[in-house]
Amino acid sequence: MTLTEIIGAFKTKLNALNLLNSLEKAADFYDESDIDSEMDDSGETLKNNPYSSSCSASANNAFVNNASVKSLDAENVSENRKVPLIKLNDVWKIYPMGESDFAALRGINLEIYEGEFLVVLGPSGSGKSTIMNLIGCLDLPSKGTVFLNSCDISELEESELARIRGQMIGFIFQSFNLIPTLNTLENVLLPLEFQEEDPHTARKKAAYLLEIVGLSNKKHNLPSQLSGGQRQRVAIARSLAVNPPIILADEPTGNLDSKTGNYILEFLDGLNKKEGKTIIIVTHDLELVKYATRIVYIRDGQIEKIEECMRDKPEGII
Ligand SMILES: Nc1ncnc2c1ncn2[C@@H]1O[C@H](COP(=O)(O)OP(=O)(O)OP(=O)(O)O)[C@@H](O)[C@H]1O
Repeated sequence: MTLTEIIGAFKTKLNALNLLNSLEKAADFYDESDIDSEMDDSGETLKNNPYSSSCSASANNAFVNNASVKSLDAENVSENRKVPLIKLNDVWKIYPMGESDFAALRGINLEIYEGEFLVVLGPSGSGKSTIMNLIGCLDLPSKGTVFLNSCDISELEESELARIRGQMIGFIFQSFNLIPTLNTLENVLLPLEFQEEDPHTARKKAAYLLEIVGLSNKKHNLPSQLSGGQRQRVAIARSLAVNPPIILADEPTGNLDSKTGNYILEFLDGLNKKEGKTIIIVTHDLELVKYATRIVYIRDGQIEKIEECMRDKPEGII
């Protein structure tokens, strides 16, 4: 992803009312031995949630009311179950290869709905990165149509597509894609600055997200001064800063040890179950299917089969 694309993705509008109050609970997923933040057992330091519409100077009033957020989500989810967030309609991706062309995707039909935890599973070369770029509206199909929130993305100007994509999708990559010259806090601040968020509030929000991912004491470190797991946690905090309904992750645990990888997956699972976020993971790793509500098996550029899973539905989905 280029810097321009990252910046485009960050130009988005924040809906503070919808944001992440249950993320405090995600901190519970964290193995105590890994905690880098100054968070105490009671989670006291997480109580100043700057995303909360009811946030005030008083820590006692700082949380969004859990019940009201859940009912809001439930309403949206049941409405949006009728219309896919993302739809791929007979999508082909054909790369020119000298005299002959190579079809990396061949007639993909896929609808992705709000609240799903979708795992796209396939072996090397099956077309996973190609489909991820199309699902994330980072690339256009050679044939067929990709709809984002019912908009045919090929009909949008690049700037308009970047704006809508930025509102809708948070990206997490195997290689983290942090900006190397910015420190941890600045990387998370970036999307908030592009929204022209008040600098004081933006810093509070970035600090809050870093606290949630357990990196309060690494605010001033450059990405090169972080471990792989810590970089991925910064990338997650950054992807959440704009509160997108969809998180799209490409092999998010590929460069991590299994313990850190499990933490990242539990965190994404929490976002899905507690926040109703739509999670899409593209991977070759069979281990990840245990989190899925639906598995899309891809091979040689085609969908081999789609499996519904008997996992608990996200809270709020009826
Ligand atoms: N720019 C390109 N030009 C030509 N062929 C390409 C191009 N990009 C990808 N391909 C081919 O398309 C097919 C699918 O590639 P893709 O990167 O989507 O696979 P993948 O499933 O993500 O693989 P991996 O897990 O190894 O990353 C492969 O055969 C690849 O060689």
